[in-house]
Amino acid sequence: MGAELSVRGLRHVRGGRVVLDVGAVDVADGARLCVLGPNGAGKTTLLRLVAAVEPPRQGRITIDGISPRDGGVALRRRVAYVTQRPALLSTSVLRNVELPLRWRKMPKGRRGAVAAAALERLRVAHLADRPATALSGGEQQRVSLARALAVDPDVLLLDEPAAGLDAQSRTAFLADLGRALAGRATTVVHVSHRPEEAMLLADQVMALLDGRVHQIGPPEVLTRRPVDASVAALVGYDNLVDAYVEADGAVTVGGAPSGLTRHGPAGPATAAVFGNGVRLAPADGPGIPMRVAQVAPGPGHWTVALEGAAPLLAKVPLDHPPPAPGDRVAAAFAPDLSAVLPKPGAPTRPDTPR
Ligand SMILES: Nc1ncnc2c1ncn2[C@@H]1O[C@H](COP(=O)(O)OP(=O)(O)OP(=O)(O)O)[C@@H](O)[C@H]1O
Repeated sequence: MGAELSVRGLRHVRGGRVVLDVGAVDVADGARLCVLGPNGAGKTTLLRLVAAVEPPRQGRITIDGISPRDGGVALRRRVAYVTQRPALLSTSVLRNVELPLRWRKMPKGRRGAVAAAALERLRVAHLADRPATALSGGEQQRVSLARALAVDPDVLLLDEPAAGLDAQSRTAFLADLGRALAGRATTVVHVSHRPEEAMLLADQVMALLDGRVHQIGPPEVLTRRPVDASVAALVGYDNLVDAYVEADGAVTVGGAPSGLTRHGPAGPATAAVFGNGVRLAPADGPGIPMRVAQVAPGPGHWTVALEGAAPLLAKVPLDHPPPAPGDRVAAAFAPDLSAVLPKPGAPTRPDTPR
């Protein structure tokens, strides 16, 4: 079972500063929302308010129409909160997972089996008898998640569940998390600063910056049509370049054609371009004149740093011959891997490049 989550007019102050100002957010029963934001955006604060760890200064949060304050223990027990740093007790791993089941009055005979199955799902069954606080950070994160899933919560709150894991362990952990959630109707709110994590687990992504929601929508919409430069940076665009929309719709960088066009009034804009959307051609071709500053192999691509009207980072597939430092090239942006964004205050409207 899941639950419907609703946030209205939420405003929270910390140290005399507004750290969260969220108008209206609804998470449907069984939906998965990822709150994507940089450090200090207010992600943990939002989870703490939803988990009723602290009450909001202003506004209302409800779970199936009931505020945590009115719903008391019964409502709070429908929510499991996995904090950023695993908060495990210094008893055995198995007892850590069994304890919340005991609080929920699960019969003793069943508790052990349910806890063991949860540990099994997260691939930490072999650690059941070990003291939980003597595990590695990654192991603790798995146990912490197993403990949350064991109670089969209606609402699961995950605060950077893969933080602190190396890239390989993170991928395996996220795959296990995805499998553990598959087939469950649990409503999930997951916070992260990693776009790849957000896009993997969520069916809706909310971009939170400085406590404010900049955009909310399906992962593909945020990735392909970020509403502003800060959302573009958040979802992983490698390049944010000062550009200009000419009267005929051509988007230029430093006066040179970028390969992008845009409907709407002329004026300054930002071109957001993924590294693999920066196409390099011989210097006498159309495009932005650039000089290759540095070339290094990366995962699946050559990372090419370019200097010119604006610094650019290009990702050239590893099976293509890379340019050499010092080479002169013309750079053009692939429309499907770019977005043209209005500058704040500029008379342009958000749109995708043609
Ligand atoms: N106890 C506190 N007193 C004063 N300000 C606080 C306190 N806790 C957090 N803040 C501030 O509230 C803002 C939001 O913090 P929060 O922890 O919610 O951000 P976050 O998005 O989860 O960040 P991170 O990704 O670093 O965990 C930050 O500016 C932070 O400095």
